[in-house]
Amino acid sequence: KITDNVLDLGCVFQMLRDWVAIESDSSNVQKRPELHRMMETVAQKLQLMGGTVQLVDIGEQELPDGQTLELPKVVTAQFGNDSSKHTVCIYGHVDVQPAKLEDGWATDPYNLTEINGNLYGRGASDNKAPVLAWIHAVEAYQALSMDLPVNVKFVIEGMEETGSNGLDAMIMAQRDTFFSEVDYIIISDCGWLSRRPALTYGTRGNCYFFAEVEGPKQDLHSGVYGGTVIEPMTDLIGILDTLISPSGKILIPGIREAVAPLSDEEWKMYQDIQFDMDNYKNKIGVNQLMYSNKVDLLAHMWRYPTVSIHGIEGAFSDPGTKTVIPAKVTAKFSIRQVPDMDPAMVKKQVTDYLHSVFAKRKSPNKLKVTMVIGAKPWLADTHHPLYEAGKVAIKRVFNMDPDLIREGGTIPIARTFQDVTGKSIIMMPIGGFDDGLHSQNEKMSRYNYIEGTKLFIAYLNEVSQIKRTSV
Ligand SMILES: CC(C)C[C@H](N)C(=O)NCC(=O)O
Repeated sequence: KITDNVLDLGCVFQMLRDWVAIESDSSNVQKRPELHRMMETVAQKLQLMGGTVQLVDIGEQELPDGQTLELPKVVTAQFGNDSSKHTVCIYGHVDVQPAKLEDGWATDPYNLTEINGNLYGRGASDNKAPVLAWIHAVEAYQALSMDLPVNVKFVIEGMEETGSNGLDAMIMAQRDTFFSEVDYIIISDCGWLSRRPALTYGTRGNCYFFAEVEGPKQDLHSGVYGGTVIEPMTDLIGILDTLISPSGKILIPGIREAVAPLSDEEWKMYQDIQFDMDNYKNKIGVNQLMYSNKVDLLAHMWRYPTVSIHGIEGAFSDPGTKTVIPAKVTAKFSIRQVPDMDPAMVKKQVTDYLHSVFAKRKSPNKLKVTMVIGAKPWLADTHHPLYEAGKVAIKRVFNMDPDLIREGGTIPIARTFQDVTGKSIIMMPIGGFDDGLHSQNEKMSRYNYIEGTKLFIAYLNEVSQIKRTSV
């Protein structure tokens, strides 16, 4: 039985507070110094614990305006080097999505605040607390003067939220060195489906697009010029409206045809999962969903593609009534993709389609379509001993069987880990179903943070029991 006593709870919460206080937003180039500070903080912590730590330089990022910017270094660490033991590699990230109080947060997003057992702050669940929980799991063995049952490696990055730039190349470069003795890769960058713990065996990929429409050389007064110019925003809204129908059908030719059909076994698995649709509706504050039965809803959450429109750069969005015709507007939208879709093919399908739709408008404006992220989906074999070990550890800590679930979001590097290293991966989430990732009031509950840490302690032990032949 793992009790709270094996964890220094004061330190556990203070560390999360310190990490959340660092505004490590990877999508905002102005925040890059904070991101560098975050990576150094992680490295220092692992070094203080006695790990063999490296801050790996992964080069520069090219920005849309052609300038370059140093990428945050990747932290690698190793605890234990006993060839008679398995070696696990824990992957996580410590960059976050943007957050501002004025977006509608009830508390300062970078000041971890506890309310009713929940710890609110940007990155609390995605992915700072889970990374810390793994660190605390190693610390617990150290505090008890117990040898780690497996060798533990860490790969912690700072660009996950924007597509893990530079990490693919680093994994390829270190395939025969850092990764050569790794047996299994563990990722805890996702959440449960309900209050029941879960093991995740699939993620969707993500193709992220910019569609820019450029017209007049500068913004214009809509009273003085309106009615005489063909407005870029009207063109853009027109073409965006052709991506997906109101009932959720993707209208881009070729996309739906590429999706692997849902098997009877999958249908049965989804049918057996306990999932309360009313609770889901309440959680997100809607009274109607796209699908009214559970299997359709889960399937469209996890294993069918979808299009989301995120925003329009250059559009007037402040409070007030500015009467402007924007000269250049750039839509940001993404397509979550699934097996057997291929990002390179999606890029061509979307680009060709938008240009053909735009051509029909006979507009003199210029359209430019670029795909800025092309992350592949990932799928695991739930019969692998890693999953069996996961079920045992969950039973031990939570005294219940886990849900076996997929994830609608994307962990860009999962597929690269699998393809390049050839190692098996498990996703073992500890985030709650209602943590509000990427949204206002993101949180991690005390319960999930602490019991999740206990789960990781137990899981390391279970993995050590896996027979040598299973890779
Ligand atoms: C729930 C996701 C898998 C969490 C992950 N950290 C993430 O946000 N990835 C980027 C994405 O847009 O899905």
